[in-house]
Amino acid sequence: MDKREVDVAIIGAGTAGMVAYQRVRKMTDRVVLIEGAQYGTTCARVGCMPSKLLIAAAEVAHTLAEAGQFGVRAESTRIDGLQVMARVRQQRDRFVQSVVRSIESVPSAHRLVGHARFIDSHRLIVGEHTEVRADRIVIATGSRPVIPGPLKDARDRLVVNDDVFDWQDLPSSVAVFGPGVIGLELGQALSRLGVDIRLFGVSGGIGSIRDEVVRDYALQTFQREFPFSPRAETRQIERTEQGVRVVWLEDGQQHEQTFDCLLAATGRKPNVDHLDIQNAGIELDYRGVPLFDPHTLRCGDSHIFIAGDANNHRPLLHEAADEGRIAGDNAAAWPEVTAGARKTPMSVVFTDPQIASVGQDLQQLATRGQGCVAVGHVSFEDQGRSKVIARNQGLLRVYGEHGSGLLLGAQIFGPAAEHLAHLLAWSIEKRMTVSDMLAMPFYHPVIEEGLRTALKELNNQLSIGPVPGDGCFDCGPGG
Ligand SMILES: Cc1cc2nc3c(=O)[nH]c(=O)nc-3n(C[C@H](O)[C@H](O)[C@H](O)COP(=O)(O)OP(=O)(O)OC[C@H]3O[C@@H](n4cnc5c(N)ncnc54)[C@H](O)[C@@H]3O)c2cc1C
Ligand SMILES: NC(=O)c1ccc[n+]([C@@H]2O[C@H](COP(=O)([O-])OP(=O)(O)OC[C@H]3O[C@@H](n4cnc5c(N)ncnc54)[C@H](O)[C@@H]3O)[C@@H](O)[C@H]2O)c1
Repeated sequence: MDKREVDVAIIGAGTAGMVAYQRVRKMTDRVVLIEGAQYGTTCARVGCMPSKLLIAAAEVAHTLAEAGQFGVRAESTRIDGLQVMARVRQQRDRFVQSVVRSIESVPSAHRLVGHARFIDSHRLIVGEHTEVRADRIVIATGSRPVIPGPLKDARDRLVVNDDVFDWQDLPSSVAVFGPGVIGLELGQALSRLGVDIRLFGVSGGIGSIRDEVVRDYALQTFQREFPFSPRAETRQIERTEQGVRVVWLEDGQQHEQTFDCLLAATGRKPNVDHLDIQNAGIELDYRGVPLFDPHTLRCGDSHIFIAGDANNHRPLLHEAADEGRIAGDNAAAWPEVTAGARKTPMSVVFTDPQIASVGQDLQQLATRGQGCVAVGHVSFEDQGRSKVIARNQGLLRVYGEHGSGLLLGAQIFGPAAEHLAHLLAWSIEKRMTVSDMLAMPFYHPVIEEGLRTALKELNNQLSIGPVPGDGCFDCGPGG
């Protein structure tokens, strides 16, 4: 068994681990970055990038399918599943290669390949070939899909997101379990690419939407587009000669349908269960995830830090990078540990319409804001620019604080939500009041004018702005 002694060991060469490495490297050369599987990151291999590539193809198909309303005839559209998947894989491989190239620029003395697990709070066994003794350790091991037991009855026809992006061709039908972020993005994309899907949920929740008004609107919108059973009671899942037979109860009636395969998109869990984490001498929560401070990423008062999906705090790419930076800085500067700045929470789901959440949600505000909250809203159904481009579905709700007039959060289901979410998050970050935001320039005709309508209503609810009239002369038509 080889032996290594380092100042800092980082477990996991994903986004959080790579950023942590860069930060530690500035302070010490005695660092090792350990990877147990493949270089390339979840984001590039099986996450953000390949999912967006599939969605991009679906958007083109949808645009063509909807072209008739503009008087543009595109009836002879044919979706070539082989080519759709070939582009997804090729572009995905390019993203992976670019990540692998940056990893390969890390000196080989700083890289170690093999699954790491704790022997004690300072020692790791890597791949059964090397024992690493580290003064400080960063856990950045990511997450993996959770598959509820009954779904496993689909046997060889059970797939997760990782498998989808290796498909050679599109299947003809897929039962998508889990109307969370992954299920919605992939389910809608497959449906738009001509795959016969049904999306199954259990609790009526959808995506990351916490605002009930927005959730109900989104649910109805998606249900108009593809079969969606948000509260299905699954009775049986069976591998048959034809594929996977799903029997479920919904609205008191039993239904059944056979699909080519079953996609489990039922949540993800942190990769901390194969680490012998019980040997690390840190306190764990009831799920076995280390307790940690989200500002320092430090586990208790130990020399161990945890960043990215592994801590399950904000399992998103930009958060993994931020957390890698904070954990890396603290592991490098140990025993000096400082709180890193956490940014305004923001998430975007790349469905159509898109879903975005910014800042605090209504439940958090009810607890922390003690009722000092007002809500403004806009429907995109009559919004000028959205109507021009025939994307006039959706709802935006903004939350502000009585007294201070500060913008606190927002939930969006609508066109260009990815862009509106950034404007809103940046405004919250800069502690802008709703009045400050309304003093910003707004072009015409743009979707941001819809945001202005919601902000005006919010200002009025906060008893700051004038009551918005029916017609707004300075807005232009549909503003
Ligand atoms: C389908 C899908 C779509 C997504 N889309 C988006 C999106 O659009 N936008 C967004 O912000 N986020 C998105 N995400 C989430 C985003 O991909 C993750 O939040 C992010 O990649 C997490 O990075 P990480 O560094 O924590 O983990 P990872 O990149 O998974 O890195 C963890 C690494 O640790 C290694 N490892 C694990 N255990 C060990 C061990 N014991 N020893 C050694 N190495 C180990 C793993 O092999 C892996 O390489 C998506 C996720 C999925 C699945
Ligand atoms: N655009 C993005 O930023 C993006 C895209 C994809 C994934 N992600 C990240 O990946 C994480 C994981 O995504 P996810 O969609 O797997 O998890 P999720 O937690 O968002 O959704 C899981 C869904 O599965 C449902 N579910 C659980 N058990 C079920 C069952 N037996 N039958 C039917 N439904 C069931 C849950 O009620 C929930 O709606 C997200 O939280 C997000 O952080 C982000």
